[in-house]
Amino acid sequence: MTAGPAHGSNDPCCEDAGAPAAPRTWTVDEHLADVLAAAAPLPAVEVDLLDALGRRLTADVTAAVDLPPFDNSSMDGYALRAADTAPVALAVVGDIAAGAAELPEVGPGRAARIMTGAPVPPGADAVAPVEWTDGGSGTGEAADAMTAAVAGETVQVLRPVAAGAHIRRRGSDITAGTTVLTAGTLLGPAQLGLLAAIGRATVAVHRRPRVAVLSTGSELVQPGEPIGPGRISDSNSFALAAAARAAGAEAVRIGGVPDDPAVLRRVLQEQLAHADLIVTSGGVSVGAYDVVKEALQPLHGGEDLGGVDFRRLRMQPGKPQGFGRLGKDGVPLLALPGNPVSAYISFELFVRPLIRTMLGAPDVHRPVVSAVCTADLSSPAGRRQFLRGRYGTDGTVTPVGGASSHLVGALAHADCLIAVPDDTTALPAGSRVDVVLLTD
Ligand SMILES: Nc1nc2c(c(=O)[nH]1)N[C@H]1C(S)=C(S)[C@@H](COP(=O)(O)OP(=O)(O)OC[C@H]3O[C@@H](n4cnc5c(N)ncnc54)[C@H](O)[C@@H]3O)O[C@H]1N2
Ligand code: MOO
Repeated sequence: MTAGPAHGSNDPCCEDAGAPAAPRTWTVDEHLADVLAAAAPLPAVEVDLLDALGRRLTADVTAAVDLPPFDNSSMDGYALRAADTAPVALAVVGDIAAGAAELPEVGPGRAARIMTGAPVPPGADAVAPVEWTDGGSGTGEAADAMTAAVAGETVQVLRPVAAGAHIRRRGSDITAGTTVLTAGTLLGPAQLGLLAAIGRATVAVHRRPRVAVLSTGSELVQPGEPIGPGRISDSNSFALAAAARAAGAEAVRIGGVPDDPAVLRRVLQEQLAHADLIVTSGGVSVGAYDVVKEALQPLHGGEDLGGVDFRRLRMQPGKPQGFGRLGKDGVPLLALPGNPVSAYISFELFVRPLIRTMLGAPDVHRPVVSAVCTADLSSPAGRRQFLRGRYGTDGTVTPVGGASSHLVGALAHADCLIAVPDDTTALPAGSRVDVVLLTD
């Protein structure tokens, strides 16, 4: 993708088409604040450890056991009394594998073969690695590995061994009763390993939000179906459901709800039974068949689902937006514009932070970095523009494609958004810009 000379706003679809009076508009930040005011972390659910990957603890976790749970050897070798070494020949009184429950007593002048992780037997206070011994070969030469056990063998210990050497003490890692992970901790592989190590089979994390993603529009066909005249493939429901899952939610995709308010209201009623969040795309502008707007305004029959506020935001793309709470439980609904880039950017800016709030994440927003833009930019006055870009490791950012909100090809090659401030209309190449990084 090439950047082109001047990236920016001259997309007719995004211009105000001569609105008679100036209706109220909202900034990105005002809208985001209203959306987030509707969000709280979801309650705890106890899940199997692997299902907790990438989720956050709802409560502190306390270890019920010591780790290690018993004194054990860190080497394959011989458990012995440090006072007996060395060089010395010791009588081998037994063989202790990891997992052994019955342990031989190691008296003076004696040793027991011991494997890494096996319990240190009574009487022993140190372990000589096999390489420090002749391994019971009788040659008096240092062994390089353990050989098969020989009953009644003698082992030659070739060098002194300090008391405590090669013994991992009970509780030296974790002591029973201590808090090992605190509420809010993000569970990655190491944390899940720790939970397993202390014997936890399940753990309490925030329930994943169940997000219903609906695309509206009688022009939509599902991918794989023939695309007839005037029809287009439904891409939003896939991009938005995927984005919801990537954010940590469970997403149900309902593709291609027709421009019929009664049908949409029925679908919404069904989804309200189990959704924590509903996201629609399309049907929020000022056209004759803007079905989301129609269905969610109380005048259009059926039971009133609840209040949705349709707004114009001072941003591009993503100007028309709806937000409200539906049903008796006040399930949040975000009605995103239909243009695919508008829908996706709206998801990133408003829906993703809401999902992450429900997941108990402290960092609900994408990281924003400062970068030097490699191209001239233009932007509409009074609207924050989000151009698609590629962020370079050298601290630069390069626009990808133009500003129009139908450019899904360019979107798929972008890894960031270039945020042009509300009141900036032109920026020469070399200017510093804020860049929202989209990569997980
Ligand atoms: N007279 C005006 N017209 C428009 C204005 C305006 O202010 N005055 N705003 C424009 C802006 S900005 C946007 S954004 C769109 C938003 O319109 P809707 O949310 O009602 O979306 P639709 O009309 O349903 O669709 C717009 C566009 O996107 C395509 N689309 C819709 N859904 C999907 C989907 N699931 N997958 C792929 N593509 C989809 C649809 O076919 C249209 O091309 O309104 C402008 N108009
Ligand atoms: O600018 Mo529209 O807002 O294409 O999303």
